[in-house]
Amino acid sequence: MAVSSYGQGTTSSGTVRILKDLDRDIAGRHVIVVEDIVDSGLTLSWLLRYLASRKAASVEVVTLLRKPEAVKVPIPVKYVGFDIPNEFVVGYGLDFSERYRELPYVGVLKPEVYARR
Ligand SMILES: O=P(O)(O)OC[C@H]1O[C@H](OP(=O)(O)OP(=O)(O)O)[C@H](O)[C@@H]1O
Ligand SMILES: Nc1nc2[nH]cnc2c(=O)[nH]1
Repeated sequence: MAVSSYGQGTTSSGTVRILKDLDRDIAGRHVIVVEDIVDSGLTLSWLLRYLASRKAASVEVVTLLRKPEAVKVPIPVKYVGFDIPNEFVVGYGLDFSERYRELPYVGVLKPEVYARR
């Protein structure tokens, strides 16, 4: 699946949009969600409910990055690569308004960059 709630900003809109839905039936299947980052938890809280409504037998989450200080909805994450401070990060696939995804490292976006927008 592909979902989005950040769009062009650095805070979640709180509304999750499905950009690409599941293309197979997950009823009775064990599902692992592979995330790049868990921030507020709003995306995953929505997604876990969605996958449950599709009758997954079980759902586990693995994420590269997690921000413990940013959590609004606690999510059970089975595997975490790194817990990081509450700053907006880019690179290694993570974008800011479709920029910086290609950076070969994870970096902190300076507040003056998003203040300019
Ligand atoms: O825990 P949360 O606060 O919900 O944030 C985590 C979500 O944010 C990112 O997606 P994003 O909505 O940024 O996707 P996009 O860059 O395609 O808009 C990331 O891939 C997670 O799914
Ligand atoms: N690029 C990026 N996307 C996010 N989505 C939720 N948190 C973040 C973050 O820190 N950086």
